Amino acid sequence: MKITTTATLGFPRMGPNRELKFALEKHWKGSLSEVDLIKVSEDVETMGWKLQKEAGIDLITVGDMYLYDCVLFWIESLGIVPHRFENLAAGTTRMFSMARGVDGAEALSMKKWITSNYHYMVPEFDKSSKIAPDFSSFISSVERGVGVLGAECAIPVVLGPVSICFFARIVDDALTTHELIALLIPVYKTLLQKVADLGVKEIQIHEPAIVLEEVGLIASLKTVYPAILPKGPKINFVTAMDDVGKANYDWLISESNGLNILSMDFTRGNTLGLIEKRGFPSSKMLGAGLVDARNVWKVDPGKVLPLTDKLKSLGIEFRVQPSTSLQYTPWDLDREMQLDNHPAAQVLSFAKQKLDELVLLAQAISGEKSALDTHTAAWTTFHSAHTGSTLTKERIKHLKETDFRRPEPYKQRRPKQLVGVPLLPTTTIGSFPQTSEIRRLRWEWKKGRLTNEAYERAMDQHIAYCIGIQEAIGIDILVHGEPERTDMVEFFGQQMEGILFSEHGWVQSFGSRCVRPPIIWSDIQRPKAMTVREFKVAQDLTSKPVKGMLTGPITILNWSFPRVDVSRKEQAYQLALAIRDEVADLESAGCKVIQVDEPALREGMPLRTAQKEEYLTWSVDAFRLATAVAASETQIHTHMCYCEFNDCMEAIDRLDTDVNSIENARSDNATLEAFQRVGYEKGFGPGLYDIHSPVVPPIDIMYEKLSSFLKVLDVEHTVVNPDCGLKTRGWPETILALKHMVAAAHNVRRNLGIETQ
Ligand code: MET
Ligand SMILES: [Zn+2]
Repeated sequence: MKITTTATLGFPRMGPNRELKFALEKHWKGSLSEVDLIKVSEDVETMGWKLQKEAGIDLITVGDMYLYDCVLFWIESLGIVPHRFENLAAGTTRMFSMARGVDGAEALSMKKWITSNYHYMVPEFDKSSKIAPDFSSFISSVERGVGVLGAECAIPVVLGPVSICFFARIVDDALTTHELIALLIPVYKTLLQKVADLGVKEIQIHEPAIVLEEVGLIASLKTVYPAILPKGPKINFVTAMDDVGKANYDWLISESNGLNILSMDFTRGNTLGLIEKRGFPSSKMLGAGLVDARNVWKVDPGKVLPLTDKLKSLGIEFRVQPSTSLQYTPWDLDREMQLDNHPAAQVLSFAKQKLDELVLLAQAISGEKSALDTHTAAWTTFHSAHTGSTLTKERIKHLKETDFRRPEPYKQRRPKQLVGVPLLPTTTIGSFPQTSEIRRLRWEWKKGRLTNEAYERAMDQHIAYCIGIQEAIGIDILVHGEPERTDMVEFFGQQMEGILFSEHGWVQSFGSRCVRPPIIWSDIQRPKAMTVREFKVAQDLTSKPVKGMLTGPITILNWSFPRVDVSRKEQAYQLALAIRDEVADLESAGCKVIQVDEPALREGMPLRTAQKEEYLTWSVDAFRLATAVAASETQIHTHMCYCEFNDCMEAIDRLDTDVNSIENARSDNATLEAFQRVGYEKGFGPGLYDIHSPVVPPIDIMYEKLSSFLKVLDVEHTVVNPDCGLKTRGWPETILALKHMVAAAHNVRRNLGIETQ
């Protein structure tokens, strides 16, 4: 019997030991040549191919080993270069310059990839931009893949033109989307023909934007696709992260669009519903994204087999795939020896294991009924062995409406807060530079080479240093600097029960940055205070208010691998109770201002309107549950960054924070104006400068920027801060930038007569 075909849509790019990350960072420092960097990336790519081949995957992607980011790679290959980078020669150096910025030229904007914590670079098209393609790097990487895997197995991946258009930021009305499409059509036609000429049997065109509900999307698809498809290879049109919605689905299944395989996500949204209602043509094949590529749990046969039975009963020809690229999962579970005796270990699966699952699933579908028996057994044992926390469940059951509400509304509580702190107070977002010394200390402590006491003493010195620097610069609301935190989610997760950690489970966040998402596996409990000691150390050193720093429940949830046996809402509430207890403990320790960061609130938002509302309701409620315990006198801040705010502003307002510090430095004041339009009347701290760039803006630029904020915002409600935490920066530029920020605030205050000397 023919076994159902298996295919992948991409594999983790950083390598089992983050080889690419370290090579990139060396290259940027100048100690690794471009040739050697590419050698590292090719070695990692070959490792991934080998694993896929050995697991028995039939169709494996090639041409998708991007050094920094997929969209950035295509920006560079298409030669879409904004004016400020015009003088740079095409190639890897220009690509990195656009991603990271160079002196005098700000980096391209960065955005979170559809509903995930991966960030892509935003294509920018201004009046001097054109399309100046050079596909040689892409073509040679496809050739390499074909050489290693063979033309039967190697499937090139191309990022589709419609997504390029819909991701692009068009500056100064340089052209319309329609005109950009018209420019891209001949370029893509040539590109796809070149790929076809390599003799591959299939091409994957990834059009991630198709799951977005954007006006004009279908019209663009209809214009583009008939005009670009080559003769020869089959075309696999790949979407992910949600279902594609009715209208896009109808276009996808139309007989005349030239697409042969439609790859869709069956782990999010309701793809099956669309198929059942609207049919699936016998002329096309379905690429069924059945294995969740965004979570670390094993396939549950009890859930997936009924689905594949349904597809079979509908007479649909399908193949088995992950729901999207496996880049969102860590490389290999087998390396996590420390988890060997953990009850959850038997139901976990990372990228390498998911390859085996694809093959087992294909076998089960093809009639080998017992192929997934060990999976069924593992889930049964796991469920019967773990019961969770009765205490947490009880607390959630007894929540009251008042638990979600501050004692007084903003207007009444605001005057009671931070009395004596000047107008336009200056502050930072929390973290200060994480030097190699800090990382070494944490490492030595983790390895047991440093006692708890010695470690705490060393951390306290760093806290003292941060306080001293902020006092010297004249910042008004201080922070302790977060030296003890590797990562804003991991730090909290490690102190909660119900969350487990991998040792090597890194996934790429952006560029060379990787995160190790916690794995929520059981009910959450906070056995003891998590941040109070460091807060006290800091507050004891200064008479200025020190801001308590917490990560919010939604961000912890969205940046973790969540459980699949209870709802996300339930998990968010459980996390909220843990943070609520921390807010109460900080307050009892004398903390007057507490920031609860929610940078991931927006990215967890589903794409379809009906589900959006539901998500925003419970996520905002979870945040309120975490913070509403604070007295009126305690000022609650939040911080959000690198996301669209436009479509969730009412929800942000409903968070009911006293100050919202948002990233704003890389965009114009459109975000502020939008907040103004919805009548946002609470405290606001728009980022005054971009912390991702090593370039320090001079005082007058910051002055101008702050003054421009005040054209839209009230002085009484405005807070002055950078656009995100400073942990990725070095000390010299941090000090200089903060000095400029404080000077700019003084100048504006003087100008307004708030301050006299
Ligand atoms: C990604 S948001 C970061 C917020 C955190 N408090 C920090 O300063 O690093
Ligand atoms: Zn941030």
